[in-house]
Amino acid sequence: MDASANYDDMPVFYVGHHETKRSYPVTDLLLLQAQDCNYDMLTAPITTAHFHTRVLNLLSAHNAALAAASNKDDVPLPLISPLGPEDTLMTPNDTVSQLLALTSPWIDLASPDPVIAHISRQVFTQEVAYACFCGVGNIIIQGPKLHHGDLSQDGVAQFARAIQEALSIGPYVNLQIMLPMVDDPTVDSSDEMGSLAPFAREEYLQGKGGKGSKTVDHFGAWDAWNVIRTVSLILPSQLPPMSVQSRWFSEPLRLLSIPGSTFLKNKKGYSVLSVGHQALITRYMRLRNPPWILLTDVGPIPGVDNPDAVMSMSTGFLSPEAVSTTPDASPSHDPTPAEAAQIPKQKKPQDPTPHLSYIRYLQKHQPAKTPIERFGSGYQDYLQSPLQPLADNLESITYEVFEKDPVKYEWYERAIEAALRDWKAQNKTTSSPDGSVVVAVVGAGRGPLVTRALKASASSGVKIDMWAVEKNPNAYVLLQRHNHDTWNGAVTVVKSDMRSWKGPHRGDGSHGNVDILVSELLGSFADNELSPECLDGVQHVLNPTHGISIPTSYTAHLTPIAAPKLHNDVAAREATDPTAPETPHVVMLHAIDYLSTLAPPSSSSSSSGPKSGAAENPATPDVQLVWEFTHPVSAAVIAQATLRQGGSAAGGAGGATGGDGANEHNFRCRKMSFACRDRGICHGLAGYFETVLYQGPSGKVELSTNPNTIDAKSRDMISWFPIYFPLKTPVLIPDDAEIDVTMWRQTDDRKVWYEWLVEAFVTVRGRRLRVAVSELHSSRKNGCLM
Ligand SMILES: C[S@@+](CC[C@H](N)C(=O)[O-])C[C@H]1O[C@@H](n2cnc3c(N)ncnc32)[C@H](O)[C@@H]1O
Repeated sequence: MDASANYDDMPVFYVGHHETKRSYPVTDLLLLQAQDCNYDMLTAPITTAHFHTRVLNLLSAHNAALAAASNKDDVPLPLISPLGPEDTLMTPNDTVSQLLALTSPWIDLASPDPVIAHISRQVFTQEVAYACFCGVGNIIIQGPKLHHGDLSQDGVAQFARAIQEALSIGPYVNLQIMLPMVDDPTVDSSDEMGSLAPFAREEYLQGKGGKGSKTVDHFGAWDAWNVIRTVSLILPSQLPPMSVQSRWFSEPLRLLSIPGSTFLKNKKGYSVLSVGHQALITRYMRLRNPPWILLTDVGPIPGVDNPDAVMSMSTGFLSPEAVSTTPDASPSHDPTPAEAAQIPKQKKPQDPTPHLSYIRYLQKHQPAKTPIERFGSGYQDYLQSPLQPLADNLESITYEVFEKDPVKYEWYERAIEAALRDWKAQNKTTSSPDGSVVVAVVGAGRGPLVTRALKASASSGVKIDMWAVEKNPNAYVLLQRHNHDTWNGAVTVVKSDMRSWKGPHRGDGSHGNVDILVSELLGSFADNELSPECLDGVQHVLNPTHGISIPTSYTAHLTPIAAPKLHNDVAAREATDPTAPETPHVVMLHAIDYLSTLAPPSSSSSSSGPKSGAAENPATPDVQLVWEFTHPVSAAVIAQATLRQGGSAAGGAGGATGGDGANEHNFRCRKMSFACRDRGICHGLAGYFETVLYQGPSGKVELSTNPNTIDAKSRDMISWFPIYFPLKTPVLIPDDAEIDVTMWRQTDDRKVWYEWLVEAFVTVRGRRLRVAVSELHSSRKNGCLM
């Protein structure tokens, strides 16, 4: 952890204690003992072993009746009588709300055998209803059994149906389905002693053509979740490939269950997690709503057999050897199973809750937040409407937020300084009567770029004639005050829309040109705050031979994403705003999964995840260039646009989407193809931008929000969050598919809007087949006003 890290910034871990076979009652006292140890919650089974035995006896009696019957249809399905006092230890009291109630893991709601499914449903419904009656707030449910004989994933829909029903029993309860990260048919705990699943009759276990697969399906468990859509995840000891981890990361996860078996023993015999697991926990704990951690089967609560025992609280302060991850103390190497076997057992564990202590230690040692994480805290995955600084007048507080950026203004200053140095070195003529380089910040806001231009002039030693143009009358007040108080009157402040500004006025009543036009009119998708339209409109003041625009160009970029949380939020907004699903939103993307990545094509086809357990970096998304704008535009293009204005015959027959077509040179359209290795759901498109502020002999200065280039071009820049183009109906993407995205920038001379369409293709026997297509989305009703 960074020494300067602020403890207030550190994530809070909520840690629970869970035993899959808790054999002792969860009493108020036990809960207090667990809290003394620094656990935040406990799991408790809803029903007892007595109830389990009662159900098994009922099943045997039914099977005996079937065997004895001449006509099986005459035997009624078994009925479980209501719970009795011996069937459950749970009771309504003050502490029940702090428990995570467990439904019986031995039922099989997904069983293809109707008798097993019928019994399981009854058990499940009675348990959920009783837990809700007692006031339980969270219920953990064993996920569906994914394999029955030859059948794979056959009963997931049955399971999902039962969950729906349970939600109607307890509308205020959180149901959390416990799932493994990957579907490994060779590891199936539901076939244990006492489980109902093995009682399923053979006749119901025959596959519908073909044997059920016995190979690991990395996305199989996610597939099941996709039908059920509420989840708790069990962290396996061998983490699956990063593509699977990233997929789960994008889902609204409530609980992360870490079984004791997932811990390793380090050289000194302490229980630790692999570097990969640590990285995964860190990733999750940086979410706005991080999941709770459930330590599973790490031994009983200390003192369970001794109510008078004095508990020591896990504080998270551990010795270096206690937390050393590996046998050789190297942080990048975990023990192989053979090495682990050689590690001497810890003789006498001093710490009664070593796993909890280790998790508390991790909590204390989370890496410090990056500037963007600190700045954006609370904004993760929160949808915001993009600003319209042209149509609206921004508030002072909005400018204040921009001005906190530690990078943007610094980079602008570098760009202006480089431009001034080159101007001087190249001996270019200037537009001012006294030879100063005329610099205008157009859209000056409260003036931070003006300050930077003045500094750039001082540091480069190039004299400038400084102008600040702003159309927001309120910001204009501050600009004038600034000029008086801090710029010593060195700036001429003009209140004007830049498009109608005539240029620097001279003593003789004429208007001169500007040598360097500085602007910051960029939105999250580069051109969505109408920088192209504004800069075209002010180009008439630019020095026609040497004039420079800072920025000189900008590009929009995008990539398809799975974003279930954003999709739900957009859908919820639709009730009050029908345009929400067709409105691009600014959002600090966090819990998302990139569907198309540039990682080497290994993971989903290989049978295991990263070998060493070492931290694997998330794959690089395939972020593609959509389009570009450069400034100044050619004089011929501006001349044609001017000709079209007013609708003369010489200006053509009008615009394709309305208006005269005067802004049609800013129309753009582009189709992109993204390769997707793993199946998933496309909920929308993530948009970014890059810009070249200046490029010349003195250097190139760029800004970027593109996740692939931001670190190289403008690390820690916080001014812009990405943009999200939602899909009304998510598009299901099969394995080894291609996503084609077509994007349009449309205009009718009065506004600009975007349109987008997503198609999914697979190639079968050499033919590219379209398997899904989204609607054509259009933000025309919510366009950016010119
Ligand atoms: C994104 S803010 C940038 C403000 C300031 N340059 C900064 O970097 O903090 C864009 C500014 O441009 C102004 N603006 C937008 N369109 C304009 C136009 N056509 N003419 C003049 N000002 C404009 C807005 O009012 C706003 O102050």
